[in-house]
Amino acid sequence: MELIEKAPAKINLGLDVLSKRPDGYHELEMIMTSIDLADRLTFQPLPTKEIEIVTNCSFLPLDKKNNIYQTVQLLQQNYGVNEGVRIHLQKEIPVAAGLGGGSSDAAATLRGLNRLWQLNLPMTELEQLGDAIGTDVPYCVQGKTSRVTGRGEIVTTLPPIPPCWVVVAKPKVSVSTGKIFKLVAVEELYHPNISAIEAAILEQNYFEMVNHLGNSLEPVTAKRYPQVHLLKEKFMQFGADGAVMSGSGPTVFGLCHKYSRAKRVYNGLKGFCDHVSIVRTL
Ligand SMILES: C[C@@](CO)(OP(=O)(O)O)[C@H](O)COP(=O)(O)OP(=O)(O)OC[C@H]1O[C@@H](n2ccc(N)nc2=O)[C@H](O)[C@@H]1O
Ligand SMILES: Nc1ncnc2c1ncn2[C@@H]1O[C@H](COP(=O)(O)OP(=O)(O)O)[C@@H](O)[C@H]1O
Repeated sequence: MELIEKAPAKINLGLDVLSKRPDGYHELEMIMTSIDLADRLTFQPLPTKEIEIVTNCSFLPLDKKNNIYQTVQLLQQNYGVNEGVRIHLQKEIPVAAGLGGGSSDAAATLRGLNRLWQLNLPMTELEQLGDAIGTDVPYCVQGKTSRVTGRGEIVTTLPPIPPCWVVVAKPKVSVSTGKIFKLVAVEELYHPNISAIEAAILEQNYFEMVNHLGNSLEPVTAKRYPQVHLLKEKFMQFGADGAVMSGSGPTVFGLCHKYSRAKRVYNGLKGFCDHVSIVRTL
C-alpha cells in the first residue's frame, strides 16, 4: 500500500507580535491561509520500526533534525506503533523562506500516518501533537484560512479569502526564524490591524483585506536583508494590489485580482529572485 499527502505552503496575510513571553517565545496574532504551492509526501509501510526519508532536495537533513522524522517518532512513541515507514518527500516549497514548508511536511506526516497506521485520531489530537513539533504545525494540520494566536497553537477557522491570484517571490537569501525573533525589540514594533483583516474576510471585501496586509516582522527582517523592501517595491511597481512579507521572511507575496496583472508581476520579478510562482489560494 502507498499513500500520498500534499503539504501546501502557508502565507501570513497578517502577523502581529504582541509580546515576549517568560518562556522566550512570542505571543502572536496572525491571519494565515494556504496556497497551491505544495510539497508531496509518499508513504510506504516498513515492517520494522525503521524511518527512511528520501528527497529530491540535496541539502535537507534526513535524520532527527528533519520535522518529518520527528513526527514519525512522536507517533510511534505515543501510540506504541511497532511498524516503520519510508517517506519520499518531493520538495517544491522553498526552504527557510517564511512559507512554513517544514511545518506543512510535519502536518502531512501526521495526516498520512494517521491513515497508513489506521490510528483514527481526530484532527484536534493531530493539532495537539503538531504543537510539539513546531509553531506552525497545528495550523498546517487543516490548513484552512484561520486566525492563529498564542505561540501559534490556537487556531480558529475563518471562511476562505476572497478569490485572487498570489504571486510568491523569494529573494536570494535564506532566513532563520529563531534569529529574526532574537532581533525583535517588542516596544519598537509596528502592529498591523489583524481584526480589520479578519473583518474584511468575513465581509468578503477583497480590497479592504489588501489594504490591511501587514507583518510586524517585516521591518526587522528587511533591516538585515534590504532585498525584502526592494522586492516589495517591485511588486507595487509592477501592479500588485498589495504585497507583504510572509512569516519571518524573506519571501514576499503580492495579491492580484486579475490574472493579467499577476502575470505582469511574475514576469517583472523573474530575474530578481530564487523562486517566483503564481498560485491560487486553497
Ligand atoms: C514566524 C512564523 C509565522 O507563521 O513563520 P515562519 O517564518 O517560520 O514560516 C512561525 O510562527 C514560526 O514557526 P516555526 O518555523 O514552526 O518556528 P519554530 O521552529 O516553532 O520556532 C523557531 C524559533 O522562533 C522563535 N519563535 C517562534 C514562534 C513564536 N511564537 N515565538 C518565537 O519566539 C523561537 O525562538 C523558536 O525557537
Ligand atoms: N521537512 C523539512 N522541510 C524543510 N525544512 C526542514 C524540514 N525539516 C527540517 N527542516 C529545517 O527547518 C528549517 C526551516 O525550514 P522551513 O520550514 O522551510 O522554514 P520556514 O518556516 O521559514 O518556511 C530549515 O533550515 C531546515 O533545515
